[in-house]
Amino acid sequence: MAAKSSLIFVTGNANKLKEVNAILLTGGRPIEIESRSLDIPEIQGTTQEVAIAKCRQAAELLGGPCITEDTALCFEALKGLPGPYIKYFLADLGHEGLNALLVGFPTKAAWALCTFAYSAGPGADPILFEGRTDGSIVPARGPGIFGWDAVFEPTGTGLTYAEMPTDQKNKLSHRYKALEKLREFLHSQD
Ligand SMILES: O=c1nc[nH]c2c1ncn2[C@H]1C[C@H](O)[C@@H](COP(=O)(O)OP(=O)(O)OP(=O)(O)O)O1
Ligand SMILES: [Mg+2]
Repeated sequence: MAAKSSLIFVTGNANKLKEVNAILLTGGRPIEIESRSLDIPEIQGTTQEVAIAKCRQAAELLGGPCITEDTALCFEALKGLPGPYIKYFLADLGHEGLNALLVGFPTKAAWALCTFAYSAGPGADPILFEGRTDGSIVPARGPGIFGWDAVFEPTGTGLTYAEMPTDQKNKLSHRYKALEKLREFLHSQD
């Protein structure tokens, strides 16, 4: 029997962790992870640069292999911004403010981008796994439990992430798509 990997997911976000567990524990070959909440400063840069720097630091702090995840919400009218800075935009502007940013622009199109990074340990170059779900920014609908879920409506669903049952979001989300790639990679390492 293959040794059970105790891969550590470094995140301070309990909602992310819940979704990651739900997604990785389903499917033919479930993957178990442990979590660790570490306060890792996030640099400025592209989503890829932010993701790589964060994972590198996490691996140094842990002294071993780990995964980290960065989520960006990108507005087409704003050429991809707020992108990796969505956390600060959401905290200061709220759902209404995110909608207000797009007043006067012809398109409310947006995409959610999830970037998992895997590091084999301190000093190793992190490997990235990206997932993207397209949609649009709408006035908030549904419970305001997780971040910007209430203002993001994936294309063709008629529902915001917040209005969807968990398992519907977890089958089409940016996070799901990135995790499918990470899952494949981890199994190839077995
Ligand atoms: O599926 C999602 N649905 C709605 N909102 C979401 C989602 N996923 C992340 N979010 C929010 C959390 C944070 O406001 C920002 C990403 O920032 P991000 O740095 O990646 O997350 P974080 O700092 O909360 O946790 P971590 O410790 O893993 O960096 O978007
Ligand atoms: Mg963060």
